[in-house]
Amino acid sequence: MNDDLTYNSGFGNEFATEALPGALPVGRNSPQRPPYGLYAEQLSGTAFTAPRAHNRRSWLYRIRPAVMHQPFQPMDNAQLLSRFDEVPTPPNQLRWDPLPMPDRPADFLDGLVTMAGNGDPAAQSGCGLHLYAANRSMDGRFFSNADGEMLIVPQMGRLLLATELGRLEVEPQEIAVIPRGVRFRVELPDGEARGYVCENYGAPLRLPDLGPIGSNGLANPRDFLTPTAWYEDREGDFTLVAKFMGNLWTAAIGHSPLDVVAWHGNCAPCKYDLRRFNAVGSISFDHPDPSIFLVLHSPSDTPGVDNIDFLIFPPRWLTAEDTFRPPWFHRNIASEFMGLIHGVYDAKEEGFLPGGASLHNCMSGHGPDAETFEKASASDTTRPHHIADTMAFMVETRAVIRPTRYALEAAQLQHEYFRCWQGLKKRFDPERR
Ligand SMILES: O=C(O)Cc1cc(O)ccc1O
Ligand SMILES: [Fe+2]
Repeated sequence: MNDDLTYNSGFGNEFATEALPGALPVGRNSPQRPPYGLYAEQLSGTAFTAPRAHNRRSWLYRIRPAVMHQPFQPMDNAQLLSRFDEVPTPPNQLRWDPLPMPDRPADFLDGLVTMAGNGDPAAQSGCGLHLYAANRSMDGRFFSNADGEMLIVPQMGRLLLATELGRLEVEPQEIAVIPRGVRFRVELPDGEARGYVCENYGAPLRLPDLGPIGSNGLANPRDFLTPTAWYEDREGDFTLVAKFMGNLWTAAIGHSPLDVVAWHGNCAPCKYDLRRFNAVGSISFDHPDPSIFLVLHSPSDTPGVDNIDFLIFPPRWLTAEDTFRPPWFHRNIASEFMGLIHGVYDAKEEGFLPGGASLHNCMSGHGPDAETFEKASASDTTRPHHIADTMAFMVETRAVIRPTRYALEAAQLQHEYFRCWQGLKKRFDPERR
């Protein structure tokens, strides 16, 4: 924990924070002359006219407005993609080992590779699913993403996210969400880092309604932390990298864009410790649908059908009696990209490694591997069982998740994955009920 960092608690709150006393104008957003000679600038994350409950915007009071930089020029996209029609999407169950750490110096941006995705930033729908592996801090360059909000899921090593709206530190088993367009730099306090990024082209992630669960539970709003204002007043030959319409662009900038001295509003980065998730499940029988593990979701224009669901499988008690307790065999309309942050996942005791990934697409059959099935079919379900020391996540989407050519040709693709189900025995016996 970095003790210099301070946060406010709450999800999507209207925060007000200043790094210098009195830097926030009082009673109006855009006075003729803001305090300390700062420029006022509005950052809108939703349509101006979005319903109040979903409206996101912040007012930034900064040393120089965001417009001050040289023109953007195209740069090499490397392995970062937003088009998913390079190769036909196979209906196979897919799984990957973790990517190796880079053998050359690579910062967070250099270390991003796109594994899969769907939709299109131009349509503000869908997502990009990336892995990152980095061994140095971003130095003299800053990144912002107009294509989507970035949900960052560290698996190894902490990240210090220095953003326009303040600094956040995230460690494995925590997540960070950086709103569309916010400029930031990623530093590596541990010298290296690896993890996952879900780039959400659609509506900003929000907490789900709880329905009959009531007013508490799952991810509780107060466990989300948003940084307090922090700024640097630095001049130099820096670069600003922008992701815009699927491509990377670079521009020279003569100062650090992390120069927001005060801000107020509800369009801001946040972090959340997944270990705070209040898991709810069956205390009678049957394995509930995984929607019970929903942390955040990005709704689509169809009520109840999300662009993205971000779910986790945290430590928990299994108590359901006379029940096959692991995930059942299933085929869904939705598509499922999973990662493992820590420990072992209960449906796959082998082969799904921390830092690895799996993809089970629309209507692709999947479920526990043969070994897990045997064990769970024979286990004593009159006693509760504690699943400890684990943290897996799933990005579930309404549209098919299309792996990139890179992902399908990667040495880490497990060509033998399908074998984990081939040992499922024929158990049918019409003579025995
Ligand atoms: O496929 C998986 O392992 C994820 C999953 C878990 C679960 O408990 C129920 C359904 C589901 O897709
Ligand atoms: Fe599944």
